[in-house]
Amino acid sequence: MTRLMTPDELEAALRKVGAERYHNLHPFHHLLHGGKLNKGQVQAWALNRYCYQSAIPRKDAALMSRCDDRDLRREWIHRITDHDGTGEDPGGIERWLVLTDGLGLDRDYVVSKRGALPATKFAVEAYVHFTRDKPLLEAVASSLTELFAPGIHKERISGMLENYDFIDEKVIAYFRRRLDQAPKDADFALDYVKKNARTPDQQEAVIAALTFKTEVLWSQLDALYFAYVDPGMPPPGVFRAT
Ligand SMILES: O=C(O)c1cc(C(=O)O)c2c(n1)C(=O)C(=O)c1cc(C(=O)O)[nH]c1-2
Repeated sequence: MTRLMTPDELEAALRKVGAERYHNLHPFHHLLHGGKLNKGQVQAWALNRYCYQSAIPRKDAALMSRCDDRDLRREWIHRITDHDGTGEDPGGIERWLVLTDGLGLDRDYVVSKRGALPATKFAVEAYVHFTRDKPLLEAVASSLTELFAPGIHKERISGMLENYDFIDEKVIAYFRRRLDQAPKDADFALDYVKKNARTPDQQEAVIAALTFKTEVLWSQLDALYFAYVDPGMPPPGVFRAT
């Protein structure tokens, strides 16, 4: 039987998952941030990533629907409005559409997801189902990839601004905003997991949940790489650069 870790040992084990498996390590991201993709390939990335963005409020609503703890719901609910917007704030999904507009993609086409890769849709829905079906603690733990997101967002902002003439501040506003939002969310979720994973089985399960989530992210980039970089085999009916 595995032994119970201290909360700090658990944090270290979770951070190790990120260090070894987070999608900042994926070759597609190296190409994206290094200015090695053409505009059509960046468009393909952005319209596929729209599927992920637009599913986040659904996965957070699925998580909250199973949450009996009012304090946790009070803390979690802003994740939905961060993406959907509220009042004057248009929200993250709108900011993502400013990015796809800036890349010259038709909004209705992006929102319809008609051009997205099948693997993107499967991976994204697997994340929604995971938060709907797994124990709440594991659903919370699956959000912990956000611990590692600020690093990749900084790399993306500077890499894309520097390397692509079709990217400017307006277009990458989504990522600047996430630099403020993600660390607060990730710190809260990490604290929650450290406090609530109190048995070896629960600790193993939260590590597995984070590993699962890294796979959700990684498989989306594998699919993009296969379809649009090498060997360049887009499945029938998906987006093709004109
Ligand atoms: O650009 C990225 O690499 C990246 C990664 C992740 C992530 O690690 O799941 C998120 C985001 N961005 C993001 O913008 C975002 O809003 C977000 C929400 C979540 C989540 O699991 O609740 N992850 C992420």
